[in-house]
Parts: sequence; C-alpha cells; structure tokens
Amino acid sequence: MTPPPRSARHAVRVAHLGLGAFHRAHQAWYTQAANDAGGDWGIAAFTGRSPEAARVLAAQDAVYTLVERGADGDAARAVDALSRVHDGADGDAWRATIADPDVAVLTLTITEAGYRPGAGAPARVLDGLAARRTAGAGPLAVVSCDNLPSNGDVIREAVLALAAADAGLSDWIRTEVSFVSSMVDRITPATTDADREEVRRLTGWDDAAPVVTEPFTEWVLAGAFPAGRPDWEAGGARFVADIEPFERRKLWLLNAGHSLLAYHGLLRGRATVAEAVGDPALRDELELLWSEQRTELPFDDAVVDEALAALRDRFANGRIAHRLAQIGADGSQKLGPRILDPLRARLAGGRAPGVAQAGVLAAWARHLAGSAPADVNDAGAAGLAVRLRDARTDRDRAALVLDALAPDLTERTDLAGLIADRIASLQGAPA
Ligand SMILES: NC(=O)c1ccc[n+]([C@@H]2O[C@H](COP(=O)([O-])OP(=O)(O)OC[C@H]3O[C@@H](n4cnc5c(N)ncnc54)[C@H](O)[C@@H]3O)[C@@H](O)[C@H]2O)c1
Ligand SMILES: O=P(O)(O)OC[C@@H](O)[C@@H](O)[C@H](O)[C@H](O)CO
Repeated sequence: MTPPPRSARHAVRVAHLGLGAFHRAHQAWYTQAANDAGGDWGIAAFTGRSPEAARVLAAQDAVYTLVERGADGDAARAVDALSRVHDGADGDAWRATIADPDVAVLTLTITEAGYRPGAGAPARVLDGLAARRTAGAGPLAVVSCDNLPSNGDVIREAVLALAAADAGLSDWIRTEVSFVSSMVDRITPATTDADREEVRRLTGWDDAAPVVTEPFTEWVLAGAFPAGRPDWEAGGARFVADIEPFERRKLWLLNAGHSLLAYHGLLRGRATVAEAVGDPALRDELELLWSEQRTELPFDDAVVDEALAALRDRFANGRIAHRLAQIGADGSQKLGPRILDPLRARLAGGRAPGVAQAGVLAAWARHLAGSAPADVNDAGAAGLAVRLRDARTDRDRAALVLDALAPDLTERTDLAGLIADRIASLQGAPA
C-alpha cells in the first residue's frame, strides 16, 4: 500500500524549485503545519536537475511519509502539502505556475552551487518572473532556503544581473518581487533503501519517497510577502527584521562543525557525522572550532551555550546516518560562509587566526589532493585539486587554498603558515 490517500488537495499557492529531501522535511512540513491549523496552501514542486523525484512522487499522488528520527525512536506521518509535482525541465508548467495569480510565494532549495554564476537556477527564476509579469499576475515573494548568508539578496542579485538587458523587466522585478532571506535548519540526510524498509515496517506503507529527518527544526525569515503566505508560525517559524545574526549562528556553529567533521572525518575513515563525533580527536577539534567561532557571534553566552548543547546531542544522534561525503560536497561554495567569514571577523577584531579554522582548510586541501577524483564532488574545485596535487610544499598548498577561497587574505603569512602546519600534521593522521 502506498501512503494513505491525501486528506485534501489544497489550491496551489506556493511554488518550489528543488524537490529534494530537505524541501520535503522543512518547507513542506511547515506548510503542512499551516494547513493543519486551518490554512489552504498547496505546493507545486519542481525538480532541480533530475526528474526522478517528481516521477516517484507523482506515482503516489505526491503524498509521502515524513519520519522524525529521534535518539530514542521514530515517529511517522503522511504529508500531503504537495498538491502537484513536476519535472523541472517542463518549462511550460513552470511558467504557467509562476504566472498563476493565486501563487504568492516561490521557495528555493537549489544548493549553494545553484547560485554560482552560470548555474541554471537563477535563469529559471527569471523565466518564471518574466511570465508572471506578462500575465499581469502581480507581486510575488521569492524565499531562498539554502545555506548561504543573505540568501535572498544573493538570488535577487543573480536574477537582476541576468535581467539587466531588459529595463522593463528589471524595474518590474525591483518593484513587484520581494526576495526573502531565510535561515533554515533541520538535519535531513539523503533517503536510503534502509529508510524505505523502515517506513514499511513502521507504517505498512510502501513509500518510494519517504524522508527521514531529526525532530529539531528551525526557520527564521526576513522580508515581505506582498501576496500573502502560509501561517508557517504554526510550525514554529519566526519572522524577524534582521536575519544576519541567525544566519551566522547557524552557519558558524552547525554548518562549520559539519564541514570540519566531513573533511577531517573522511581523512580518518569515518563515514557519518555520528561516527565522527564519536572519535575523541575529532570531538576535541570540533570544540576548538566552536570556541574560535563563537566569540564573533552577536549573542549572549547563554544563547550560544544552549545552541551548542543542542548541537552536541543532534550530531551524536547515531540513528541519523548523515553521510560525511554528502556534507563534504561543494566545499568551494560552502567554506566561505562557514569558515572564512568568521575567520575574517576574528582577524578584524585583532585576534589570531584560529587553529581549528586553519585545520578545516587544511583538511579540505588534503581531501581534494588526496582523494580519487571520483570521491570529490565539487565542480568549483576541479582545477584547484589538480594544482594541490602538483604543488611541491605545504606552504604552496596553503597559498593555493587561500587564493581560491579568500584572495583578500593571501598576504596573511600567519594564516598561511598555520594552514601549512596543519596540512603537514594531517599527513600523519591515522586512517
Ligand atoms: N539536507 C539538509 O539537512 C539541509 C538543511 C538545511 C538546508 N539545506 C539546503 O537545501 C539544499 C538541498 O538539500 P537536500 O538535502 O534537499 O539535497 P537533495 O540532494 O535531496 O536535493 C537537492 C535539490 O536541489 C536541486 N539542485 C541541485 N543543483 C541545482 C541547480 N544548479 N539548480 C536547480 N536545482 C538544483 C536538485 O535537483 C534537488 O532537487 C542544500 O544544499 C542546502 O542548501 C539542506
Ligand atoms: O546541505 P548542505 O550541503 O548545504 O550542507 C550539509 C550540511 O551541513 C547541512 O545540510 C546541514 O545538515 C543542515 O544545514 C542542517 O540544517
């Protein structure tokens, strides 16, 4: 039996691009909470690259099982907030959806790499917005839900850059489209066959597209919704004037910690976050990084202490198999916001570069240079990996890393020296 028949098919008023696991565990879950509280907001979700998720979900009427996996057990429920799913390559359906005057919000999970110059997603957003303008369908809110600081501004700039040749369209976007930034948090690994089997055991449902996530969830948003929005507060979302402190707290503690565990952990033969934090050497390295990055956060100690206490538990949840290889993908796009930004803040405050901060950069360099090309998933670092392999000294490797991630810091000889030392010390790390 597939998941149970939907309880309702809400009118489509939200569009989404990037139908991955995280959208289903996060934004769709908040929309479900809004609908459970009396709302009427259906989502039309489009895949970003492969059509597979749309194909599989369409076969079960877009209803799927969400499993909240705590340290002590699982809780499963059916989610029917997705009213329609589409292959993202279906440009007609995309334009028709964004041009629908009932659609008030477009959410995005297109990965950090999806915002790089030349990535297709901003052009698709622009294509949809142009159709909406032509249809006279009125204003829209575009909400970025990827792990990037000021993510709403990033997508806005990318879309406006592409629209620059069309003054009328650019003006319309500036006046009618609100780009909302959001901090999103819910650890959601890619779904595995074992997850599908567990859902069958728990519920009796033969669900080809369940999603397994942690109980913890957070969504903080800043920006206007000129055409309305779901009551996402029903799921605990918060709307704030200034998103930056919340983004920093999350990127500099959780995501930075994940990147540290990914690169150091892979070098030490660990496969998941929980395995990595079970390794005392990695736990010490993680605590050192947190001590280096927390000093730059605009929160009271008590707030940071509470966030870190929660993170220690969340990372140690061995029932969530969050693969380090997944987290380690696209380091060239992720390490800037996670490590370089807080490192710059330290230096601006007159402090020395952090030893663990340098260690993450060193472990990334070793990961790029020492892994088989097939084990490195980072299109933005392909050339760097070759140069790192060819480099003669660790000092040269440190310079290459800084040149790639932080050209503004290449003159910091103390930082380059620290990274080189850490690269050298990692060469002897046990596997
Ligand atoms: N999984 C998590 O724990 C988590 C938590 C917070 C934030 N996020 C954010 O959500 C993103 C997606 O995570 P996920 O777990 O759903 O991954 P996923 O691999 O399940 O899905 C990624 C989605 O992004 C799409 N995509 C990738 N590159 C794209 C591009 N260039 N243009 C358009 N779409 C593109 C894919 O087609 C897919 O639909 C992350 O990269 C991150 O920024 C994830
Ligand atoms: O999803 P990514 O690829 O941006 O980064 C991997 C993890 O650090 C990330 O997914 C976290 O699990 C997530 O940000 C938790 O909310």
